[in-house]
Amino acid sequence: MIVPEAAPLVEADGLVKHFGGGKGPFTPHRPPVRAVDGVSLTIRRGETLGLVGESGSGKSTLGRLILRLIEPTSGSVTFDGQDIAQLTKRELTQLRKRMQLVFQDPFSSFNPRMTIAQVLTEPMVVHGMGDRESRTRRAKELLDLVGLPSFAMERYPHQFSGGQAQRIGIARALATDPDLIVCDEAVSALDVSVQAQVLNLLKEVQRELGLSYLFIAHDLNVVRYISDRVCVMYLGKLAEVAPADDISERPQHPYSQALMASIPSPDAHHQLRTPLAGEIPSPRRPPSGCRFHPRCAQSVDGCDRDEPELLTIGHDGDARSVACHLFDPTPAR
Ligand SMILES: Nc1ncnc2c1ncn2[C@@H]1O[C@H](COP(=O)(O)OP(=O)(O)OP(=O)(O)O)[C@@H](O)[C@H]1O
Repeated sequence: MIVPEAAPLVEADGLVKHFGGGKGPFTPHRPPVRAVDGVSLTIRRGETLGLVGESGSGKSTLGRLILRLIEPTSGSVTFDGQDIAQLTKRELTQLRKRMQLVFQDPFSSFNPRMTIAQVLTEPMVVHGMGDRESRTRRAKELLDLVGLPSFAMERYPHQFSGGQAQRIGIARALATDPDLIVCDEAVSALDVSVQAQVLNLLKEVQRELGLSYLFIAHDLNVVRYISDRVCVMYLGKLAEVAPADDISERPQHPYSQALMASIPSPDAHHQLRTPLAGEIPSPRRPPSGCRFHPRCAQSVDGCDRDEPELLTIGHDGDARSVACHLFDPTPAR
């Protein structure tokens, strides 16, 4: 669905989020958790931007910063041309309607005592949309859009399977007619066959409504399937940003290569690369220089000293950005 020249919907610039740190009355000084440590990215209209990385790399924190569910330590987010930190409370409420979140576990985000009709109409009530009759009509349309029958309206969340519940979660996110949905590990808890159905549903909904997704997952296989472009995140920073096909076929950053090599594949070419070894270090004390260097099979002298910049080659739909000293930004002939 990528439209290379499509206008940006979201622009994050130099986002930083540090948690805690400092010295308490009874505790020695502790460095903060550098969950997100200088991330800039663009989500275009109608595109799916994937965000992949191991657990603890800062993906959910970045998603929450973009939705302004948490305040950044520094940096900014622009949504449809508006700096979201500058909005009044009223403007922010208006904006909330346009950006929604789909969680990993839909059950935990539903009130078990609400019928599905109430679950779906609640966001419309909160945002003052329509009257009772039109909200009920829209809830039925949303159920139809996500492939569930209208008799589901009178049932309760526990009467549905995990896949059906996630369809309801998607319908609820669509209730306010958003421009952006952040899907945070939205299919991770589902069986592989159900995962595929929910991913295809997300794609269909996007085709129909033209909305953008920030699709967060630790599973690169899932991310490359649904995304137009993929951001690979490691310890609070972006290691690589590239079109989804390039990430799977020609990953440039050693971390992206290791993630790809960790996916079982019939393609011998992928198996030649070294899969990921060791554990992700603590974001309280990230390694010096390139944060990936202690685990990198290709690290050279200097990788532990200088922090690599995210260098970009190409433009629009072809653009690829890589933060690695080994990356040659000269365009291939
Ligand atoms: N509210 C918080 N207070 C302190 N540390 C936090 C907080 N939220 C997240 N962190 C820490 O920030 C780091 C990044 O967490 P985050 O959840 O963003 O990573 P993630 O890539 O989404 O991983 P996962 O897939 O496990 O959720 C982790 O070390 C986490 O423990």
